[in-house]
Amino acid sequence: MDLRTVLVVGTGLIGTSTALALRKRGVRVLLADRDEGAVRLARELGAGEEWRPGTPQAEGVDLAVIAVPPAAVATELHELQRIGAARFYTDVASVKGEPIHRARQLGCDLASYVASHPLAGREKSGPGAAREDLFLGRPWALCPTEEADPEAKAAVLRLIELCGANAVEVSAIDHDRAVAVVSHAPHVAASAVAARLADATDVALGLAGQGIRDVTRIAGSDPGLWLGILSGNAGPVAEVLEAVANDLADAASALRALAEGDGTATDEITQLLKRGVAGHDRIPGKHGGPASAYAVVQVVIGDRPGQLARLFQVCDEVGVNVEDVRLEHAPGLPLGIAELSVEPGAAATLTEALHERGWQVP
Ligand SMILES: NC(=O)C1=CN([C@@H]2O[C@H](COP(=O)(O)OP(=O)(O)OC[C@H]3O[C@@H](n4cnc5c(N)ncnc54)[C@H](O)[C@@H]3O)[C@@H](O)[C@H]2O)C=CC1
Ligand SMILES: O=C(O)C(=O)Cc1ccc(O)cc1
Repeated sequence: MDLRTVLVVGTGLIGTSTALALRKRGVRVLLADRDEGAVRLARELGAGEEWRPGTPQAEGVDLAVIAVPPAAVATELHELQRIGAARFYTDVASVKGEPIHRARQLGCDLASYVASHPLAGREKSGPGAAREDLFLGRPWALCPTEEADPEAKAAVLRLIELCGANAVEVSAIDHDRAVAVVSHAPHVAASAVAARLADATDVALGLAGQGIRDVTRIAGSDPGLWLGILSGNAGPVAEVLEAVANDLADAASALRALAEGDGTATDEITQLLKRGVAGHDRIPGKHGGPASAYAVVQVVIGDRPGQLARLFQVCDEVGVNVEDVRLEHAPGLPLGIAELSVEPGAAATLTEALHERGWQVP
């Protein structure tokens, strides 16, 4: 199914990122948001042209992508279908059961609508945070109901393909249980850890390293949006959090016992840490392949212009493809560590080439 014209309703982070990805693939994109400033900025970023409903410009829309907060999806879908804004419809909300249920209650046409959800995002909101490559290699769930027209599903699959993401078909109920484990409960856990920092001392904050940044990054997200996401998936998220809370309570009791001289309590803590390693190792790699598929080569880099470019030049010279790159800054020092993920067979070649050229590879 070809997508020639797509309407994006809600030009925030996800709507504008989708629009930018589609524009790059030559799709005509129309933009709408109840906030005029958000549409203007998206348009200035090259995401498309402002939608003018009821004019010839707004005719022939193949797909409308509804990228508004979860609680607004069904009413938006209902209104768009009422005016016949597009041939097919999807949304990108982080929860799926509740919007589909409300759409059914409102009497929306479920044949032309296939709900979806890209599993990619950022802790920032609004069009200014949008990235055209946000969805590259990421999973994008689609949850067709039994009423869904196969052509509507084909349109959403094409959208996912054009955005460079990997389609994963799943029922809405399974989707919501899954994202409770991999996205929603972790978000609350990150907020709980980050909340400890609100009254931490300056000494403690001065000692903050990469670990606390990794664990709390998503806690910087918009609380209003997240209240909507968590409310829309409250039961499954509560279930996961209860299990996490049990583990944390057990770890705290064991540590308390240890502090009071009971050496046997170390077993319980070791068990939790080992279960954590096992869980972490199951997270798939960048393209959804097996976890830890790449070897990581660490390189010390000076905080000077051009260092990364020189490093990539070496990779190019020895024909090693960099699958991922991560930078760690040494607090207070003019250097950092670049972690290059490469095919395991290429790690030794790259390490040797870097050594030969004087790079520090710890
Ligand atoms: N933030 C993230 O990382 C991800 C978010 N999502 C989902 O994408 C959707 C949008 O989230 P973001 O882009 O992050 O939020 P955002 O806050 O950046 O953008 C939302 C936009 O929707 C507009 N809006 C709100 N109600 C509206 C309505 N009734 N009609 C038209 N426009 C309306 C707002 O003015 C705003 O511009 C949400 O459903 C969210 O669950 C999905 C994947 C990742
Ligand atoms: O910031 C990140 O890394 C995220 O994973 C963000 C995110 C937030 C909400 C979603 O529904 C999906 C992804």
